[in-house]
Amino acid sequence: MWRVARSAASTFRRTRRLSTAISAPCIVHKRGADILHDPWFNKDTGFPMTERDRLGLRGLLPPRVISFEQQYDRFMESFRSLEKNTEGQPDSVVSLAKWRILNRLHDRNETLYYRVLIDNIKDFAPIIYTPTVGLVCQNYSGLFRRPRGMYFSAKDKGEMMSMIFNWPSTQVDMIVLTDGSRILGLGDLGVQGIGIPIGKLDMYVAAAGINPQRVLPVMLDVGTNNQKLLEDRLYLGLRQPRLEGEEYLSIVDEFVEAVHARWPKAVVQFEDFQAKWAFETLDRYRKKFCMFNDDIQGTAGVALAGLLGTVRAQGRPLTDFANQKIVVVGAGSAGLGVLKMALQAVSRMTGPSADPHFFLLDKNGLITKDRKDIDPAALPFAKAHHEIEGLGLQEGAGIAEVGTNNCYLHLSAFYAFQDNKAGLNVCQVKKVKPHVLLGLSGVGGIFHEEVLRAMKESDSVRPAIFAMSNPTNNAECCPVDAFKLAGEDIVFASGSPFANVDLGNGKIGHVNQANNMYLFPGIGLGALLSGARNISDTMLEAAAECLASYMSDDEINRGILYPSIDDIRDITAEVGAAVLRAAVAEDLAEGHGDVGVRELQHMSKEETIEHVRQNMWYPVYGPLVHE
Ligand SMILES: NC(=O)c1ccc[n+]([C@@H]2O[C@H](COP(=O)([O-])OP(=O)(O)OC[C@H]3O[C@@H](n4cnc5c(N)ncnc54)[C@H](O)[C@@H]3O)[C@@H](O)[C@H]2O)c1
Ligand SMILES: O=C(O)C[C@H](O)C(=O)O
Ligand SMILES: [Mg+2]
Repeated sequence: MWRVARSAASTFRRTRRLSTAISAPCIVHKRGADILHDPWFNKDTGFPMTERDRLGLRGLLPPRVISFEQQYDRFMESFRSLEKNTEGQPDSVVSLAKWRILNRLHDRNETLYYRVLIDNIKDFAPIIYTPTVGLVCQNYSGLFRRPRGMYFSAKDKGEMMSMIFNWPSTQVDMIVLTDGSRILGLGDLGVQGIGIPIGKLDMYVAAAGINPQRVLPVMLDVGTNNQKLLEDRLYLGLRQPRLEGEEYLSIVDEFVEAVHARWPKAVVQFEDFQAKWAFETLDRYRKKFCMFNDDIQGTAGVALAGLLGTVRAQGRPLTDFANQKIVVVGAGSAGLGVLKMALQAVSRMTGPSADPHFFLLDKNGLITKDRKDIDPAALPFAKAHHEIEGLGLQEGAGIAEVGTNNCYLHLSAFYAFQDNKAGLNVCQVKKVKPHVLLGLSGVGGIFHEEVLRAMKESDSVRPAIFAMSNPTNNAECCPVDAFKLAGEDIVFASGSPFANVDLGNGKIGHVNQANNMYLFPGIGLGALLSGARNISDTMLEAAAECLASYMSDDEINRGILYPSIDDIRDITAEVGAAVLRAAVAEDLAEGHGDVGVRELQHMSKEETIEHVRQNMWYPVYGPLVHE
């Protein structure tokens, strides 16, 4: 059952100082310049003289040995001067310049890269992850300098089993896989979508402490339907329309088989697949091996944790979640995933005959039982006549009634709002008076002035607005407009990071980042350390419950639904432990490394959290030993 209790205070947070962390020796199979050119082992000027002698490096580096701390400071100085030098330039130019300097470090020296990332996660996550990663994907073919991860294309059919052995690392624990067909809210970006698995795995290293030598970003290039890319002479992917049907599935099947032939216990995260393949592949593989779809399942847990927070923010017991009126705009992989998990939560609270007050809209408006060719996954949330006639609502309500976007004039460059075809019926918000308005539509600015004003009439004392679409320009609204138009008492969350809003009178409107980054690293880590055969709904519920109960009442009252990203390692350790314990309880765990399932079974909750923390990799220069 859902509980509200602050977990044990973090002792982990920022306690490991540069000088105190010790690392085990690392076996290296190369010598000399080959080591300097390998970012896994390279320490740049940080190699001590004894190591330079041992590894054939003497003379290949300037004579002075620079400490890790000095290298760290030097990088941060360059980063800060880049920030200063790019002041006043367009956001996209500044963001890409920051991404480039970090990417160069990533390509050269991973230990230093991950240290600066972990220690500055709040500043750097928006560069290596959402939203800048979206811009990087859009420009990937032009930005490309060195490959990262593996590329399996439709032309590799029949070859994947041998290709997988081209990957240089002997052990892989975490794989993030995309086919590039729905990159954030940016659509089909083909092979350029590889930026997403790279960014997600950077978060795995930073948040979950997965060893970077054991992660593998993967692009399945089955073509693209993006005409602009097909015509771009620099485009690096296959120049062909996307494979469909059985042809498509046979490529995914072959990849999955190849991966498991080499690394049978690797956890595979499916990311940014268009909805039809997201659902189909989840259904096809989830009982067969340890995988999950982050957009469907990770997002659901993060949203549910936030929604439960909004119930607490209203001063109501959690069981009141069953009475919340929630309007979800966007019926794709994310929106449907959220509603499915929310329905499961209501059912646990009120029993199997649960009758939640959910309203679901897609690009054709409100989804009702009258919808022709209704997506079977949307059916459980489609409204019946009798449920909406009293409200004066009907099938498809909203399509032609999108309001003006005049309120965005001052932000017109900010939004890619499409105002004339489909959208949210203001009347619906007025008639339903929802407690929560949650956007996962990918349509920037769709929560326009009238919609936000209508939220003032919400039946909730703390109306909640979740503009969860990414990247920034695709957010359904921005927090400044939300607090201004819907009122100061709202609770606000966005998928991409925004600054808090100064409401005047010394008050701050808190901006939460409702992003699946709060869960996927813990889900993957918990699954890995338990050695789970697969990832069950119960394990995912445990993850969501852990995140929901992490926040104190005081934070919730201040509208703070999620931890600070500075605490991401701490929350990930707790989520990982919750997932691990759920796997053990459900008899899905097989153990990991030399820790067997019996040992896991005997661990208390606190011991499990400590076990998870102890298994997190932390970037320090360990001695390299040549073999
Ligand atoms: N914050 C997070 O953690 C998180 C997680 C997953 C997805 N997302 C974001 O959510 C968005 C959607 O992702 P998805 O995987 O569900 O995409 P999707 O393509 O599967 O679904 C998009 C849905 O939005 C609907 N839609 C489009 N235009 C609309 C309009 N004008 N009015 C109402 N509905 C409209 C579509 O009909 C579809 O049902 C993306 O921007 C993605 O980046 C955010
Ligand atoms: O990548 C993100 O920031 C969240 C989510 O997975 C998305 O697809 O938008
Ligand atoms: Mg995603």
